[in-house]
Amino acid sequence: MNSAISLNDVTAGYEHNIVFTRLSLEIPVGRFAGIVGPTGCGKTTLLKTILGMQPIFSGDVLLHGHPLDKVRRKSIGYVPQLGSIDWAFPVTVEEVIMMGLYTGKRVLPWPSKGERERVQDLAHRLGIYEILRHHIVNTSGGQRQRAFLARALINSPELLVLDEPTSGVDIKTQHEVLHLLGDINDEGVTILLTTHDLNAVASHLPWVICFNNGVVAQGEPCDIFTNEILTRTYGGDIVIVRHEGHFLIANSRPLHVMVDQP
Ligand SMILES: Nc1ncnc2c1ncn2[C@@H]1O[C@H](COP(=O)(O)OP(=O)(O)OP(=O)(O)O)[C@@H](O)[C@H]1O
Repeated sequence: MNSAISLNDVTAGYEHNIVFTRLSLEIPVGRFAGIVGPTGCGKTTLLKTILGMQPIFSGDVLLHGHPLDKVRRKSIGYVPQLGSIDWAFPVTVEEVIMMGLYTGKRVLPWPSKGERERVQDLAHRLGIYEILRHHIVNTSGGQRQRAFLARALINSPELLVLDEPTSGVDIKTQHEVLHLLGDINDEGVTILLTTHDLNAVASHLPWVICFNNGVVAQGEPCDIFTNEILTRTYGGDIVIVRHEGHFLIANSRPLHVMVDQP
């Protein structure tokens, strides 16, 4: 198996907070996988560890068989959680996409004609061509996701890592983003994303990793979306309704809503 990502016995986290211990995980080249798990279980920390944005305490991480310091930065595209971005920064959609070019050594301090054309092609493909000159602050959540996706794709990466790429957008946009990612994966790009949405996102992915400070289980959604595995991942009792190959996953605990009595 050719691995796009290999974690071998990795212990990582923060100074006073080890998030996972002796984690081993292989993501083969060409896989389209989603990581699911409760808030604070370490999904973002795992992505940052894979990308070398997070120091590791022990173990090693290899991308396409190479240690992180030997990996060509342009071979990896990363879309961070958009909630962590300062939208007041005065940039246009086009400038956001071009920022993807400024990794590693550059011969020119400005984009070449070919790079500009590539920005325009990507913007066409992602449906944001008409808003290339708009200030990013004046765009919708779905348009921002696409702008950052274009930024991550500008160097034609072999590996695309996305932190919650479908959060904060409506279900139609979620579906469109997933569809786009499916097309990009069909072109040979390995994709690893995180999501909180089991029903509209994770259940449509070819491969899902249930995570809670470590890998609880992984596989195709139809195999791993079981009451037992989801309860081990999330705690509490989970109900799964299956109908003609579709899932509906819910928490079985009744929701107590406080209603003011007249
Ligand atoms: N900079 C930091 N310093 C110390 N601890 C941190 C830091 N960032 C995150 N943590 C802690 O590390 C743990 C894992 O956080 P992480 O953000 O990886 O979880 P997550 O699964 O991505 O959560 P969410 O689904 O809410 O985005 C949490 O306990 C969190 O409080």
